[in-house]
Formats: sequence, structure tokens, C-alpha cells
Amino acid sequence: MSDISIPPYDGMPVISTQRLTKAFGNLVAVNDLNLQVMRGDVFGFLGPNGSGKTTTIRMLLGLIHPTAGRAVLFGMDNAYQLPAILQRIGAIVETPTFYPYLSGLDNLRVIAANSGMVLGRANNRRYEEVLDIVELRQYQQLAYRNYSLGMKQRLGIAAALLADPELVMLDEPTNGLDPAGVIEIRKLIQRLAGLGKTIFLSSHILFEVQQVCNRVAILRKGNLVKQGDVKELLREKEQVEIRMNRAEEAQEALRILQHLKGQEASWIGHIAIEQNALRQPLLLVDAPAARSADINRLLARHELFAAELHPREGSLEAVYLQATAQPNQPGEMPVVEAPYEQKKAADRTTDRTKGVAK
Ligand SMILES: Nc1ncnc2c1ncn2[C@@H]1O[C@H](COP(=O)(O)OP(=O)(O)OP(=O)(O)O)[C@@H](O)[C@H]1O
Repeated sequence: MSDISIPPYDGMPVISTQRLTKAFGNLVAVNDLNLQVMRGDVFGFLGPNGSGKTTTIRMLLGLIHPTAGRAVLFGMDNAYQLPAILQRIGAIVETPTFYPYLSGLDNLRVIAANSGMVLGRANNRRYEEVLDIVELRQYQQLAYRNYSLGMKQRLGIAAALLADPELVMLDEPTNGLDPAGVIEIRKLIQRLAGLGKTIFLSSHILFEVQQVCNRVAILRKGNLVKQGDVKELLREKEQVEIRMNRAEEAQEALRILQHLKGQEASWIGHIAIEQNALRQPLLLVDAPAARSADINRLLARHELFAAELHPREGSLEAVYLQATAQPNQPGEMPVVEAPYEQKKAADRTTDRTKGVAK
């Protein structure tokens, strides 16, 4: 996990969807979705291809109408107050169109002019600010066609930041980027989080999401199968890896731990026996890393002594694979963590950002 500082929650959801559903003919692309994104979240929106991520984002932005349910952003229903909501969002859903022969800076000027931003000193300062945030200031005079793919993507984000939005929505921002470009976007997201923005990030790249996001939701076939705090989800996936000297010892350790699991060691989850690269027997115990010493003690009590014992960190990949592998239950209901306490409706209208003159 990164050490970015996330501003404290004030209890107000920036995005809240209630049973949000979209069907295209017979295909239910998004089903009964209850999402909750809090102020200051760097929220990872994960799911395999075709699981409904883009459809959800398009509904949140009012680009398509839901078949059922509703989306409330900043406390406002987007079916009724879309313009007020959109003023507070900077989004990139598809690669933005820029003029290839204009410089990065001139492209921003065109976008500002087209969106009715007052041209003047305030705008000039804002161009500099956003170009600094995306680290393109030194390339601002370069023609867009000479930008790398990563620079183009960052210019798109700069454009989305022009009006100083509170919520930044990025749909697969690292698609097609090389590793250096991916790292640039990661650093950029961390910078935006440091500026207090709420980020909604859809991505396939689990490692990236694990690095930058504090909360995630995982979609599968349009259903929400997991939503929660990244650290907590990772903790659930911690393991203790025990190497025994002999295969028989590993079998005996397995038998003992499985027995104790039903008794004093209820914190033990699934246990598996594998081999490491040297074909030595390994016991993989689903258990909190902090329980390593306890496991050692339990085995020693039965005259079994581990040759090596290591705690293994959880990974979002393990969380994701488990969540997306679950079979579809008839009438599958989304698994939603207990929502944060919603503050009084009055709180919802108090925190408006300044934004560039429009
Ligand atoms: N306009 C549309 N008409 C018909 N079906 C659609 C439409 N838009 C999306 N779909 C279908 O809805 C499902 C969800 O698509 P969506 O693009 O939301 O998934 P996604 O999770 O964003 O996938 P990807 O990661 O590949 O972009 C897919 O089966 C897709 O084919």
C-alpha cells in the first residue's frame, strides 16, 4: 500500500447509487448496484471485461439513463440536478479529442474557451497549475501529435482538472500505456488525492489499484460482488507459509491445524499443502500474519517444528480472483459493506469548491 495521506472522511458520500440498473434489451449490464464513494476516497472500480464498469460510469455522468434505481452525487439526484453535479466532476471516459498541430497549452485554451471559461489571467494561472499537476509544464509548447501516449493521457486529465473538480472519474486511464506511463499515472493519482480530490478509478490493473486506492468495488457480470476498504480486504487474504522438512510432517501439521481450527484456533481458514521451487513441502494457512507465532507454538506443542515460517501479505489479486470466480446464484444480491454514516442532508450542500470562473 502507498503512504499517501487521504483526507479524513466527513461522512458525506460523494457518490451513492441505489439499486442502479441498466439493461440493454435482454442483457442486464448493471444489476441492482449499491455503490458508496466517500469524500477523499481513491476508489478502485474493478471487474473483468464486460462486467459493467463503463456502463456504470456513463450512468453516473448522465450519459445514459438507468433502467431502474438512481444515482446521487454530492447529495443530488442526477436525474434532476445533472448540470449542478457535472460542474463538480472532471471525467475522462474516452480518450479526449485534441488538435494534433496545436500545443498542449493551446489545446487547453481551446477546451477552456469551448466550455465557456472566462479567458484571462485566472485561466492562465489555471493552465499552469494543471500542467504542473500532470507534469507537462515543460512540454506545454510541444505539438500534441508529438506527445507520447502517456503524455496525451495526462493532458486529458489536465483538461478534466481545468474547472477544479471535486471528483475525478477516470475510466481505464492506464490502458495501452507502457510501464513508465503507468507509473506516471499512478503518481498523478496520488498527487490528486493529496490535493483532496475524490478519485473514481476504473481499472483492470490490480497492482495499480492496490498501490493507490483506499477502497474498491468489484463487479462481476453487472453485480457488485465486493466493496470495501482495501487494507481490510487484504488482511482477509493474509497467509502464513510454513515449510516443513519432510512431506509426512507437512501432512501431520495439516491434520493438527485442521483439528485445532475447529477448537481454539478458529482464526485459521483454509489450509493447503504445496511444494516450493525446490520441491520442499509447504503448508499455506489462511490466517492473519500476526498469528505466525501462534501457529509455530501450536505445532511445537505437537513436536512439529517448522523449518521456515513466513507471513504472506494479502493481494488484491487474490481478493479479485475469489470475488470474480464465485458462481452466479439465482437472484444474486450484491454484497455491500455497512455504509458509512450519512450525515445530515444539510452537510451535503456546504462543501463547494471554488473552480475557475465560468
Ligand atoms: N450501448 C450498448 N448496447 C448494448 N450492449 C451494451 C452497450 N454498452 C455496453 N453493452 C454491454 O454491456 C455489458 C457491460 O459493458 P461495459 O462496457 O459496461 O463493461 P466494462 O466492464 O466497462 O468492460 P471493459 O472493461 O471491457 O470496458 C457488456 O456485455 C457490453 O457488451
